[in-house]
Amino acid sequence: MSQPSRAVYMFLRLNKIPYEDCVLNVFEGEHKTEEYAAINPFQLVPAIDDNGFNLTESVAILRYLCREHKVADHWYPSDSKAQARVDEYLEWQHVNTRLQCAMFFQFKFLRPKMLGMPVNEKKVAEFKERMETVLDQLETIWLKDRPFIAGDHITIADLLAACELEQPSMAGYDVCEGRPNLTAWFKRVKDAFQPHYDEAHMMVYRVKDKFAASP
Ligand SMILES: N[C@@H](CCC(=O)N[C@@H](CS)C(=O)NCC(=O)O)C(=O)O
Repeated sequence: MSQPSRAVYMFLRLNKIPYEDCVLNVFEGEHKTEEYAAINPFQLVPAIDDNGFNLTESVAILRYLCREHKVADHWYPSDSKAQARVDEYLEWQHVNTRLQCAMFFQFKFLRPKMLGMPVNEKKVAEFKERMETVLDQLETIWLKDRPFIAGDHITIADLLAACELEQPSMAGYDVCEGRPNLTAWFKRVKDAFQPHYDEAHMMVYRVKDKFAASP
């Protein structure tokens, strides 16, 4: 269910980086234990423990994995300007793709459906508008004239973006509708990560179908 965790998971799988799973049920509070706080003091997922080197934050983790392992250069290019393009999105996404999609999902789905809180229609409308601004910026700026967010090749920016953009689908919102550049890009990214993409998103697809059947 965690979008940054899915990004790290798929990156490890696709690049055949050896790892050992440690699945936490956030809804059961399994990330609130002292044992986990020793790995991630913020008590959020994901986090990695690489032979005693603990690291949090999906962006930092993905960059670290690119440096530490022999992955193809396109994921996080060594060329300064190409790398800066990736970083440009990674900085931008925190308060845009990440924040706005996650908040829409929270108010439209997570709070009422999973936490039993009353629907706050004002907040849902507010975050929907903010999210749509971000989606339009992805469509008309980031993906205006390039197949991937940072240029001609797929990078960790695309991976993180795709995972965040899956979240609103669980709340019945199709981010691709009316956005042809985003639609074509989404397909390219999913195809690049198969079969791991569908496997990592199994729960997302299940929730999406359930919500569509009974919104
Ligand atoms: N900026 C962090 C975000 C981490 C984060 O917010 N994780 C969420 C799941 S997507 C979490 O652990 N939530 C549990 C909680 O808030 O208690 C990253 O990219 O790794």
